[in-house]
This record gives sequence, structure tokens and C-alpha cells, in this order.
Amino acid sequence: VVTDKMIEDDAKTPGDIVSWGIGQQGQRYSPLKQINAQTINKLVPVWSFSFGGEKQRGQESQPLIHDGKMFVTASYSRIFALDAKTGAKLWKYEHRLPDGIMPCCDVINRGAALYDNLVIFATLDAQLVALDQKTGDVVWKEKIDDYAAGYSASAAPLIAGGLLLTGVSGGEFGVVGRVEARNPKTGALVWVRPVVEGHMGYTFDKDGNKKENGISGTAGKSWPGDLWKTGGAATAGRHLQPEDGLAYFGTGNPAPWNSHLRKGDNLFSCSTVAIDVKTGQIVWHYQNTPNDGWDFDGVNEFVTYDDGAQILGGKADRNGFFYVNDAKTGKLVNAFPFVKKVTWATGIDLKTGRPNFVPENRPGDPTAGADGKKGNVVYAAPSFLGGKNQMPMAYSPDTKLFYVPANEWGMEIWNEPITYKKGAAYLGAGFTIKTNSDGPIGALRAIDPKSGKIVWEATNNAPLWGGVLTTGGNLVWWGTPEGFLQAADAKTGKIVWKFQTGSGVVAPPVTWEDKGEQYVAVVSGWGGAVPLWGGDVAKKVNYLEQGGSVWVFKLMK
Ligand SMILES: O=C(O)c1cc(C(=O)O)c2c(n1)C(=O)C(=O)c1cc(C(=O)O)[nH]c1-2
Repeated sequence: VVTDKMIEDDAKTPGDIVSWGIGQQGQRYSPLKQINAQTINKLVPVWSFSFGGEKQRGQESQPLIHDGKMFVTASYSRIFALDAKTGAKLWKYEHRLPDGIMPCCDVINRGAALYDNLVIFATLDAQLVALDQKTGDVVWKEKIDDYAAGYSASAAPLIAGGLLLTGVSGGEFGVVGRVEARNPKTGALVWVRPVVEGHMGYTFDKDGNKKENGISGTAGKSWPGDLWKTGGAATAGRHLQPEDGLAYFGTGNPAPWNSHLRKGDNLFSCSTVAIDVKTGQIVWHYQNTPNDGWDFDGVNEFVTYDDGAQILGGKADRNGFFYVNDAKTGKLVNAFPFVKKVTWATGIDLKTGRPNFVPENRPGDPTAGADGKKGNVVYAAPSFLGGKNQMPMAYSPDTKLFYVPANEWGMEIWNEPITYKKGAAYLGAGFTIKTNSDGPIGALRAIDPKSGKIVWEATNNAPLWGGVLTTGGNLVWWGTPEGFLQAADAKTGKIVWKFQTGSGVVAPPVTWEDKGEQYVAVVSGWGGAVPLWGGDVAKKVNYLEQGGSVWVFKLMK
């Protein structure tokens, strides 16, 4: 069984992987060093397993390893248990999805959580399913919300302080983003904390009686009129790391996209919020993009690290800036661009913590347009698919660098009139994603959070969409849409190994050890938001093939 202690210690115990992020700080760092620049030429596949069926599309899952088993989710809300040594299938669960699901950005899933004898994952119709790790039998199932109103769930649930923490997706449909805590063994709700200012949330007692949390008083303060009631800020989840009992959630864009309809900061959209795991109260928030007008969905993970003096958190935001905040207070410590072209702001003021906006680069107000139906079109960079999107970065305590999968692109974007209608897209904007140049779009960047310098980069033609792993063997691992899993020297960026997995990699690699041997695994299967929403870039990479498999590697004896 998986205990709280095992989850807390995950980063230090390379014999298993029992959390998304390989440890609660989400550093995706493993101390293992059997595989290194000297030995890696002997790295070969041990097994590969196909997710099969007709259901392929994007595969973004981080595998978990426990008790000799691999637990890996797949597209269309599927989960497999495999023998970690041989790849033999132990069981499969296919969630029965209704026809009307509305995930915005492909039928993906990022992974599961382990707790006690259970493996728990979220589904595209906004449910949570807990299965017995041994048999795959459903132990409990709970509905998060109504998929017909646009709710879905894609992120891996997280365990903190003995609770199961989950977010919601659906920002493009005017849902209200929130974080929920449940008893992981039963699925019973413990607290609910919406992350749109005005909503206060609830706690539940042992008998399931609901109690409103505190008194609102701030309803709509940073939102005009009733817009906070459909304010978006989906907590597509993506991450948390309990440090001082806090869970950090990135929040999505405010709804609708047309920012002229919602004068004000629109808290707590496009922010990092730190939530007290015990009470469900927001302890601090830092807003990366106040009054967002570009869909700079700030769900990116807040990865905490010890800089010697204090615990800080790094976040490579969709909006093109890398932020360093004090993990305890949220105070901004550093902020700098990690992509070459940023049009919407000239920088982040370290004193006030606010961006210096470039007003003429905000898409215009449609009511001010010639026909009242289309606002001024602007070219904005990064594109709404972001300087970085869902793919989790890594941090190495050895090199003290962050390894960030970044993309250079822009978009034409304009606003249109819009009114909220349940279950309908709630954007009020049109857009086309564009390339900034004919050159490579992707770049894996090694970033020094102190100096803001890019220490090295490894460029990639297609936009990078897979997460990163770094290891004590001085290696950085990531996959490419072109299908390669590759490893580079963590200090220099020199690529020392690559392997073709058969389809694009949009998932984070993992590593573990068993009986003295180090294993590496990654899921392969091209998809996610790029082929669906990528405009000119989607056309540029339309030769990439779909797939659905997991690969495992170790050193040849
Ligand atoms: O606002 C939301 O609720 C929401 C959810 C998700 C998701 O659940 O994956 C994505 C996005 N937004 C989004 O804006 C986005 O670019 C995106 C890309 C991806 C992906 O997996 O490739 N998901 C999402």
C-alpha cells in the first residue's frame, strides 16, 4: 500500500514513483546516476506496450511505479496496470464516456495518483475513479461536475496531507475554476475552494453536511457586474507542492477572452494560488497576467526549490515570463522573459509585481471597431499556446537550473461580442497561431532562476509539448513531437542519446531503479492542443503521426 510518508519521500526514494512530479516539489529530479554520459550508449528498450484500440490521440501521461507495477493512463480516459519488468498487461479500465464531453484540447490525461491500495484518476466527463491497484476493480467513483456545462478533467490528482486534491478544466466554457479536497479512500468531499474572487467555497463535516466558508464581501471586486459567476480560471490542475502545508495551483484564463468586458484584475485568474491544505483557504496569490486578454492560461506548475536561503518557487508562465516567488508568502523575487519575443508587456516590475503592459498590443474592443463586431487585430507573442504549455519542466538541485520546454510563436488575435450560454464556447475572440520565423519553434532551455540567463538551449523544429526529467547522472531527458526521446548533458545541453518511439512524445519521462538497475520510461503518442488549435503551426507539423504506447529502457548488460 502507498502511505502519506511514501508520497512525501517520493523524490528521495528512486525505487518507486508514487506522485505526479516525482516528489511533492514537482522537481522531476531523480538522484539515479547509473545512466550517465559514459554509460548511455548501452541504453536500449526493454519493452514497449501499445494502448491499442482505435483510440489514439494525445498521450500526456506520467507513469507511476509501485510494487513492481506501472500505472499509466491513456487517451479517452483509460488506465492500464502493467508489469514494470516485462510490460505484461495486468488489467485495463476503460471509462465509459458520454457523447457530449467537451474537453477543449484533445482527449488527454496526464496521469493518476496512488493512495493506500487505490489508483485514482480523473476523466474527460469530469469524474474521479478510484480502482483497486491489484484487480482494477472500481472502489469508488464521484462526479466532479456537469460535463454538459463544459467541465472536464485532464490533470493528475495529487495527494497532500492525507487528502486527494483535484482541479477542473473548462475555462473556455465559462466554468468556475476550483480546487477540491476529498478523502482519498472514499471520495467524500472535505473542502471546495473556487478560485474566482467572489466565490468562497465550502467545507463538509463527517456526515457530508455542507458549510459555507467565511463571508464573501469581495464578490466581484476585481470583476465588473456578474461576470465572476462565469469567470473561468480553470484549475486544469497541473500541479501542487505542499511546502509549509500549502498546495500551489496554477489558474487559467478568465472567461471570456475579450478583456474589455471585464475591466479589473479578474482575480484569481492567470495566477498561482497557495491553498492551505487543511482548511482550503487561499493563503496567498500572485497574479501573472492581470486582466488577461490573450488566453495566458497560467496553469503552469509552481516548482519549489531551496536556493540556500529560502524556499522559492519557479513558474514558466504561458505569457512568456519566468517568475520566482517566495513559496511561503508569494512575494515576487525575480521575473524575466524565457522566450525571445514578448509583445504584451515590456517586463515585470519587481517592486509592484505587476507587468508593464504595452496597451496598443492588447486586442481591441469590438464595440470600438468600425462595425461594432470586430475589435482591432493585433499580433501577439507568445501565442495563446504559450511560451510553455502543459508540459512540466524540471529542476536540478545539482546544476541549480530549471529545464524548460519553451516555444517561440505568435498569433493574430481579435475580440468579438459574446454572451454566456451554458455549455457553449465562451471566448469572444478569434485567432490564428503563426510562426515567428521559418526556424525551429521549440527549444529546451536551461534557465538560471537567479540571473535569468539561458545557460543553454537545444532547439527543435516542432513545438515541444512533452515534459522534462533530470537525473543525478547529469542528464536532462525530454521527448519531441518528431518522436524522439532524448537525453542531453545537464550542464552543456549536448545531446548524448536519442531513440525514435514511433509517434510524437507529449508526456514527461520518468526513471526508477529495481534490483540495482536503472529504468527510464516515457509514453508516446502525438496530440494535445497543437494539432487542434495550432493554426499555421498545425499545418506546418501535419505530417506527424498519432500513436499510443509506453516505452521502457535500461542499460544492456
Ligand atoms: O481552460 C481550461 O480549462 C484548459 C484546460 C486544458 C486541459 O484540460 O488540458 C487546456 C487548456 N485550457 C488550454 O488552454 C491549453 O492550451 C491546453 C493544452 C492542453 C494539452 O493538453 O495539450 N490542454 C490545455
